[in-house]
Amino acid sequence: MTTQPRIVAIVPAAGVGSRMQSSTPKQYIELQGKTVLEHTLNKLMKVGEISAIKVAISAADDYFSTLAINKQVISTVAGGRERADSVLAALGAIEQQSPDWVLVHDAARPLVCAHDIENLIAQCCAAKQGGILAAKVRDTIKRGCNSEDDGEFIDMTIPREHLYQALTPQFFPYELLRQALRDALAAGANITDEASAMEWAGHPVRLITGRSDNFKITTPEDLQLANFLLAQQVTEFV
Ligand SMILES: Nc1ccn([C@@H]2O[C@H](COP(=O)(O)OP(=O)(O)OP(=O)(O)O)[C@@H](O)[C@H]2O)c(=O)n1
Ligand SMILES: C[C@](O)(CO)[C@H](O)COP(=O)(O)O
Repeated sequence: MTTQPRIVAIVPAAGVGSRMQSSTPKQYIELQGKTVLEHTLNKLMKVGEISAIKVAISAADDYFSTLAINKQVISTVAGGRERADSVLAALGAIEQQSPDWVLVHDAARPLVCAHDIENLIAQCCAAKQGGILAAKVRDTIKRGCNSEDDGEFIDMTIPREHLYQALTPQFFPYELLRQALRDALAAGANITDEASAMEWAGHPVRLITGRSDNFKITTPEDLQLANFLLAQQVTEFV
C-alpha cells in the first residue's frame, strides 16, 4: 500500500500591504463578512491532501488572534522583512512535521480555486517535480523605457507565446525548496517567489495552468472585484 506524501501549507501573511494604502493590513480587510486571510485559509482547508497550515504573521500582528480558526490545523510563526524571509521562517518552523512537500500560497490570494490546488498537487506528485499555478499572458506585452522628458514610452513588444503570470500556490519538495531559498538569499539573489529560488538553484519548475481570477489583492481597485467574485464563489463550488 503506497503512503500519501505529507503536505504542509505555508501562508505568507506578514506583509504591511503598503500598496493598498489602508490602515488595515490587506490580509485583514473584510470581504463578504470574512477577512481576506480567512477566505484564503478556508480554501486551503478544502484540500484534503494538506495536513497542516503554517501562517507567517508579523511580530506586531494583533489581528490573527481575533480570528475564529481551527487551531488544531493552523498555527503561526513570525514572518520576516521580505516575503521570502517569511517563507524561510515558516519552512524552519514546520521541520519537525517532516513534510515531504510544501505548498506556499499568498494570504492575499483568497480567490484561488480548490480544484486548481488539487490539480497542482496531483501533477507535481505524479511527475516528482515542483511546480506553480500560472496564467498565460493574454494581452500584448510592452517593455517601457524612460524618455528624456517625463513619462514612459514603448521600448519594444515582448513575444508572449511562452509568457505566464506566476500565481500561487507554488508547490515543491520540502528539503529542495528550503535549501534553495537559503542559498539564493545568502547569495543576494532577488527572490520574489519560491520558483525563482528553485530556478536559481537549477531545479526544474512545472507551469500548471490555473484560473486567471486567482489574482493577488494588491491595490484598492482589487477589492471591488474580489468582493464580487467571492460573492459568486459562495454560490458555486470552487
Ligand atoms: N515581509 C513579508 C511581505 C509580504 N508577505 C506576504 O506575502 C504575500 C504577497 O506579498 P505582497 O502582495 O507584496 O504583500 P505586501 O508586502 O503586504 O504588500 P506591499 O508590497 O503592497 O506592501 C502577502 O500575503 C503578504 O502578506 C509576508 O508574508 N512577509
Ligand atoms: C509570489 C507572487 O505572488 C507570485 O506572483 C509574487 O511574486 C508576490 O510578489 P509581491 O511583490 O510580494 O506581491
